[in-house]
Amino acid sequence: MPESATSATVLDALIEGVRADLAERMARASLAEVAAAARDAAPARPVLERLRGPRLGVIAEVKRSSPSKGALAPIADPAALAATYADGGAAAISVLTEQRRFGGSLADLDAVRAAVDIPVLRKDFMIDEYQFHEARAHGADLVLLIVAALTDGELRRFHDLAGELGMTALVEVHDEAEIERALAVDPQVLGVNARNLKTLDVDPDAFARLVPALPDGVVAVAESGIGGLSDAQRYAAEGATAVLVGEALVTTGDPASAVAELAGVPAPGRAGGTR
Ligand SMILES: O=P(O)(O)OC[C@@H](O)[C@@H](O)c1c[nH]c2ccccc12
Repeated sequence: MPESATSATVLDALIEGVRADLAERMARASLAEVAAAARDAAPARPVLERLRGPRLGVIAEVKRSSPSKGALAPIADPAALAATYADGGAAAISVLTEQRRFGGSLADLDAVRAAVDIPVLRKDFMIDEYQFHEARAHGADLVLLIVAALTDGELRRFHDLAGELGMTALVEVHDEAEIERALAVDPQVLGVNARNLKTLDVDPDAFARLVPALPDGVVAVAESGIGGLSDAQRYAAEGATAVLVGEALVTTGDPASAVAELAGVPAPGRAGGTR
């Protein structure tokens, strides 16, 4: 929008790569073929009841690398890592499928979905209808909608499409203006990313600042930069229903225990919220 129209951001560069990779996949399989595969896929798993509860929902991420940190972990067997997360009590698994900067793939999504029975998030930069059918065809139960990467019209259209395909949308915001735009689609799951995807700067206070603007009953997810128990406890106290954690889990030697520790944090919910 105005900002990206005048100077290219990190997010713009990421999306350019995503578009190029998408064009290659589109040349291999038509939208009609991918949509048919989505219709044939096993139904999406319910998400909301997994994330809500008296304790913090942990969305544990399979993440090999990132633009901000570079290589994090090789993760030769994403299915085994996901199963370990599930054993630790994860509420859901996030699989980064972006290839160029995050080292992920749709094959990772397939492998993880087959290895666990909790819901799986396709974490990518979703910018085209094709990717939603593709996500469902590869088993995604949840998809990410990054408000900063979408126009209001796209956000509406993609949020509807995710729902039509039986998937839940995690609508991601970073600031007040984005929350306003997100609320227009009446999201059930709202993520506050502490990281600004345009600059990659992390603002650990973003969640606390935005919490008062979140509607009652929404599943509020705190995302990025959660290093361990004390960060998770702080977000829970501020009103988070769930946390999304990547780096801290892929770099620890004992991911099951790390998930279990976070999943044990009481989540009283937002003050005045109706959970
Ligand atoms: O590795 P971290 O700091 O725990 O962050 C995980 C997750 O929040 C992060 O991967 C993320 C949040 N939103 C995104 C959008 C695109 C790519 C990645 C992300």
